[in-house]
Amino acid sequence: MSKLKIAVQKSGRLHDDSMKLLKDVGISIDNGRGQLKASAKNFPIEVFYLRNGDIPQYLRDGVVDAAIIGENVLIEKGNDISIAEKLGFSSCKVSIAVPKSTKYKSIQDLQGKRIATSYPNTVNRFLDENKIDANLHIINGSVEIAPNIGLADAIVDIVSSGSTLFKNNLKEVEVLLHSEAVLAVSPLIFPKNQIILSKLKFRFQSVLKGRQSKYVLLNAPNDRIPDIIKVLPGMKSPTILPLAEEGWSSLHSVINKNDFWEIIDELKLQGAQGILVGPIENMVI
Ligand SMILES: Nc1ncnc2c1ncn2[C@@H]1O[C@H](COP(=O)(O)OP(=O)(O)OP(=O)(O)O)[C@@H](O)[C@H]1O
Ligand SMILES: O=P(O)(O)OC[C@H]1O[C@H](OP(=O)(O)OP(=O)(O)O)[C@H](O)[C@@H]1O
Ligand SMILES: [Mg+2]
Repeated sequence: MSKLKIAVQKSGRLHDDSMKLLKDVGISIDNGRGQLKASAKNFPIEVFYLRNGDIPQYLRDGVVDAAIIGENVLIEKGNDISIAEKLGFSSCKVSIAVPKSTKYKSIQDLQGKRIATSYPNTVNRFLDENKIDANLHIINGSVEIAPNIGLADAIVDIVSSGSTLFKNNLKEVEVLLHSEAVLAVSPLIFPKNQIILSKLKFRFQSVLKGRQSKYVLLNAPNDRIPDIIKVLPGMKSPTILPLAEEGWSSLHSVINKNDFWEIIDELKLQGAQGILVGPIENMVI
């Protein structure tokens, strides 16, 4: 039987969340980091553990059919490779930073400057778009150190919390792109494996929607229901069931986890009682 070959980062920032996503969609993989590849017991998939930076080439060559990879790496090395789904973890930016002491007004200030980065294609594209001529120093790691050791006037690297910039006395001055983990697809994927990929994508979507949502249950006097419904959107509309106590009902609904506290406050104001909130494992719409 045909198996979908999917690349996952061997070790590093994407590894654990990628494996967790596969586990959360019910795929149990035989094992671990020590080996180059592993099969799933209950889904036609073979996982290849690879370096994030090498994955675009494997996709392009059709060595793997799909991959979980940082979008920033695709933009840098795999602009030709398509994204099937954004996966909602490992969010970060790729930004330009300069020493705090630098008086930076605009991109023009980078004219003729030395920029250290691990993302030369991304930087060159940005510089070309802005008609800036600068000298790139390509280094593979610890890029933030470059200005402090006199190697560069500016850097382009990943920024998430900003603490690495802070520790190195740098400030972010331009954001080149926003990134998150994505499911990328090889241009050479076979139609048979495309079907498996669609099934995987469907499972990812239902888990990701579930992660974004919460299940809410509450009790309310019947005369408060019209106002409470206005607060609770639900997937279609809230489910309403009568309670044993006359004149009371129970309402069930799904809310976006980002709106959670505002909605709870509003529900209390509208007379809701005994509010229970729970996680959702999967959401199939
Ligand atoms: N601080 C961060 N916060 C959030 N996401 C990040 C952060 N740093 C990196 N990432 C994301 O995780 C991906 C993997 O980063 P990581 O540092 O583990 O690997 P790498 O050294 O770039 O790759 P390789 O696997 O080739 O060694 C990055 O491409 C980026 O998308
Ligand atoms: O804004 P922050 O939250 O500080 O994150 C940004 C840092 O995280 C990444 O490095 P990582 O820790 O992955 O080390 P690496 O350079 O060895 O990949 C990235 O290269 C930045 O240096
Ligand atoms: Mg890193």
